[in-house]
Amino acid sequence: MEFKYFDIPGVVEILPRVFGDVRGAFFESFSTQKMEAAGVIGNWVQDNQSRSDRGVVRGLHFQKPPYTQAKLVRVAAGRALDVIVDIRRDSPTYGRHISVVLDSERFNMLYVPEGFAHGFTALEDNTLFLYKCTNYYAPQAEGGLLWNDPALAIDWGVQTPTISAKDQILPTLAELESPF
Ligand SMILES: Cc1cn([C@H]2C[C@H](O)[C@@H](COP(=O)(O)OP(=O)(O)O[C@H]3O[C@H](C)C(=O)[C@H](O)[C@H]3O)O2)c(=O)[nH]c1=O
Repeated sequence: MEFKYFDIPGVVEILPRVFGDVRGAFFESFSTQKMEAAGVIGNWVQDNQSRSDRGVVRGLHFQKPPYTQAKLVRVAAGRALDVIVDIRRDSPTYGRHISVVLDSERFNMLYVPEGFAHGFTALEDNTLFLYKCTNYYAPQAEGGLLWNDPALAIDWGVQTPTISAKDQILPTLAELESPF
């Protein structure tokens, strides 16, 4: 298992060791011991899975305190462009984003700390997106950021995505009153 770090502290990409053979492939998708050794620490209480076809954008979402979630995200099938935005008000990288392609060949994962908005583009049909969360779903605490806010300068890899009505009216970074 390899770990890559970014110029935004706390964000970690995990590259598991994938064992391929004539039958297919095997990898350990989660190990508390190995993850905590790399700084991927959380009380994981809920697993989610979504399926999206190519061109779907979901996000940018977060949950407000006291229901803040850190996430550990990966794809089990397909490929996704995962995007996270630092919305911690006192962070020197406030408003900066990191984007990482998650695929079902390397089975790479991304650890999204608390204080980030999260979203992704499905780059292939039948992209199965799996993620662990450190807090339960709390719809009353849902928050979001407009995916195509020019101030974020995010290249989602798609111009006219399939996106929920709810996500199309999320606030811009300038309008956001970040709770972090
Ligand atoms: C997130 C969630 C949703 N739901 C229900 C609520 C809706 O009836 C339905 C679809 O929810 P939503 O449209 O919010 O799903 P996504 O747009 O994929 O939301 C997720 O997308 C981005 C990428 C994220 O990082 C978040 O984890 C999450 O917000 O599932 C639940 O029952 N439990 C949950 O934890």
